Amino acid sequence: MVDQNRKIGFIGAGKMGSALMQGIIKAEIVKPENLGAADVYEPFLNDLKAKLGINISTDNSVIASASDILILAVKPQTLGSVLENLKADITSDKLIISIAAGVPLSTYENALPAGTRVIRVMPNIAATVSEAASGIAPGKNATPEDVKTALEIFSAVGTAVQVSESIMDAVTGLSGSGPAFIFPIIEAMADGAVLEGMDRKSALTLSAQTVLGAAKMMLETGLHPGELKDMVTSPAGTTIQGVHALEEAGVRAAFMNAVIRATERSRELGKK
Ligand SMILES: NC(=O)C1=CN([C@@H]2O[C@H](COP(=O)(O)OP(=O)(O)OC[C@H]3O[C@@H](n4cnc5c(N)ncnc54)[C@H](O)[C@@H]3O)[C@@H](O)[C@H]2O)C=CC1
Ligand SMILES: O=C(O)[C@@H]1CCC=N1
Repeated sequence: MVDQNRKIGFIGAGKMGSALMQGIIKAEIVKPENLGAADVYEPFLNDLKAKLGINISTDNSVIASASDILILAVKPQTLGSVLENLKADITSDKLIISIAAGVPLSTYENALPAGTRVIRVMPNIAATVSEAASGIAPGKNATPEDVKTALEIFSAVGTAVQVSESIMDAVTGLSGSGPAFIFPIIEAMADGAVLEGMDRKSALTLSAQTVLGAAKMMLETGLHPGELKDMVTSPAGTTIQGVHALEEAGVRAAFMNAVIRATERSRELGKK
């Protein structure tokens, strides 16, 4: 485990920063007094302090200088100015982890003092409920111990895998953005049942549990999704009618394209 006395700081306490902080506290990776957050928007910080009991500041330098592990959770478009202002607070004894979509490791390594240890991570919003899927790519100065630390932090809030940096945009398109591809599907399946007369609350509960159960079954059995689909589709039964409707609508191509388009956008963000 990460030494509980190490201090973790966040720059950016928005949707993803706060999701990770909740997951980190829930998993007891560090005690609340060893977790800090900086943001330009004070109400977010006050909410987090009230909810999690962490340290807060509207001054990035205060959190950066107090942290052993600094997690950058600001938008890629804001990152340039944040790095410029943080330069003076970054020393080689700190590990910098960035979750910004698209931004390559070289951007941090060039902007921060020579030798800065950087790891690029792409988590997802399910960190809030300790079910994130994260890809981790270490920079040139990160040590094996740093990789272990990052894997420990992000495994504690879900599942984390080490990947090469060249695949990080695809991680962003698949698991980083992926929850937003699945939520509308859960809603749409529930809509189908509502159209057939089911109450909305039951429809959403059954729909979400169906997605959770299908994912869990695949992860726990290790079976191929095609084989699992075959277990549900009785000959001349109900399911194959639904599968046919999805194939007619080109759902597989639509999902492939969603991942490809999100991946392309991640690449584009990295060039800015
Ligand atoms: N939302 C998501 O599901 C995921 C987001 N990410 C990445 O996480 C990062 C943050 O995204 P979100 O949390 O969605 O955005 P957000 O807009 O909710 O959060 C960004 C936060 O940064 C703060 N901020 C802006 N300028 C600042 C500055 N100069 N210093 C300190 N804080 C500043 C904002 O007030 C805001 O609270 C992005 O780089 C994104 O690519 C990665 C994985 C998933
Ligand atoms: O939409 C975005 O750019 C961020 C990165 C992955 C998920 N949300």
